[in-house]
Amino acid sequence: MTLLTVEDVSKTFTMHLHGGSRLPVLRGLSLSVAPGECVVLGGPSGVGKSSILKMIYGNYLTDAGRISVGGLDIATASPREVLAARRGTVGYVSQFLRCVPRVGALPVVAEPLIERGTDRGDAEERAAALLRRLDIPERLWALPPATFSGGEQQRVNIARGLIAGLPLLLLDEPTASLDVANRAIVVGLLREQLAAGVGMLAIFHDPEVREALADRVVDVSGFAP
Ligand SMILES: Nc1ncnc2c1ncn2[C@@H]1O[C@H](COP(=O)(O)OP(=O)(O)OP(=O)(O)O)[C@@H](O)[C@H]1O
Repeated sequence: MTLLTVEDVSKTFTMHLHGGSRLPVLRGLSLSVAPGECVVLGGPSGVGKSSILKMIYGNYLTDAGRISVGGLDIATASPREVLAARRGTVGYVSQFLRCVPRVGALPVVAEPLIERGTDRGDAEERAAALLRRLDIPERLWALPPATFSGGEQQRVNIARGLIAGLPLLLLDEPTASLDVANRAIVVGLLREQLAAGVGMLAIFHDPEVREALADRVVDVSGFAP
């Protein structure tokens, strides 16, 4: 069984503010991710790695092809179906944390669980356990993450991405701002998720993180137009 199947996907950006000029980025992209598998997207800067994650998460449209996430074709799904896939199947840890201003780190991390119907007390307990595991000092938990250091924000973002226990995770450089100790914590956490059957499609520039987690690397330059 595959969790994620990308078949023959193409993407061209059209710059409406620049006379409609067109920037072809990907052609004929195909890949798949099975449960418990970590597939890493490789290739030089600008080749389209982040754009692939954004298409799978439904943030960017695709021009052609199919993207099956747990059986749903994201490329043709309605916005409502995309939101349902995000609630039940696919999580996304972007490079930078974007969240509601003035909400503390603990409720920010607990929110995805509360949205899925978990009661606030239980959700905040799970959030606390994750924040502790990720070494975010307890004195920060009530504070909004906007003022946190880059590495602290990144760990809050990871906690928020992992808390719901979704079967498929899209990871865009989740360890880029972390020191060695925190990187090791995150790698340990992701390994546990893989062992529990979570599938991952990831961008890891750090060769040690790749070595520790990747089952396969897909070179995206093979799909340049
Ligand atoms: N929303 C957008 N509008 C226009 N062009 C875009 C958009 N998003 C990405 N691009 C362009 O698509 C190309 C691929 O970008 P993308 O961020 O996917 O590359 P990447 O492989 O992830 O790069 P990096 O490793 O530097 O993060 C780039 O040339 C970028 O300028």
